[in-house]
Amino acid sequence: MFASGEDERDPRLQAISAAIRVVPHFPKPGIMFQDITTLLLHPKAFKDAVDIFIDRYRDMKISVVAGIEARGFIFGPSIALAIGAKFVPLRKPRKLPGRVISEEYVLEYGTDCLEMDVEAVQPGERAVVIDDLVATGGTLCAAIKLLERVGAEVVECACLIGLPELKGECKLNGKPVYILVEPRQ
Ligand SMILES: O=P(O)(O)OC[C@H]1O[C@H](OP(=O)(O)OP(=O)(O)O)[C@H](O)[C@@H]1O
Ligand SMILES: Nc1ncnc2[nH]cnc12
Repeated sequence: MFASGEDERDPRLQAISAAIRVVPHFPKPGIMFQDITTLLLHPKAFKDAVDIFIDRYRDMKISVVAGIEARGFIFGPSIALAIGAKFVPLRKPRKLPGRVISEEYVLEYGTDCLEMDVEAVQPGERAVVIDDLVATGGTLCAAIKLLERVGAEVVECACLIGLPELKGECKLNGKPVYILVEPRQ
């Protein structure tokens, strides 16, 4: 679901959207790259984005905020600290030193993989997955599977940007995806 659908008048969303740079043909021809690094240069818009997520999740009994490497690491820890949850990094292969579980997922070309420390999350914990952007949803699906394999309940996924590839479905593996803004062209 889109945050903008809940309150069209929320002026914070417009400023957040405006602060995200769109870079045509990066990293390859035809891709309109949504660059959240420019949002980070605007402390008010950056904080507003984090605050919207904090307000949404603070009373949902969430004990795990799982952030997806790399850009989920930018937003996840602040949200986790504010709501009193732990932050669990979901990393690309061979980065975590402990015992891990892995989930492969399909990209436009080839595959990639996410890993999670098996001891980071306990059965029954309530989790939110954070990333900057959802396109095909493959990355978020892998994250949901990792958390469910250790017995966590994934309450929702949250992203700043949702690409039209989602086709308005806004659900992944039956889980809702909360999205702040649509991409600018
Ligand atoms: O919905 P999907 O089609 O799975 O795509 C979304 C993912 O793509 C981007 O990460 P990327 O794989 O480029 O990795 P990076 O953040 O490490 O550059 C983005 O940050 C998401 O994690
Ligand atoms: N258009 C896009 N911009 C930024 N990150 C992405 N990941 C997948 N598609 C993307």
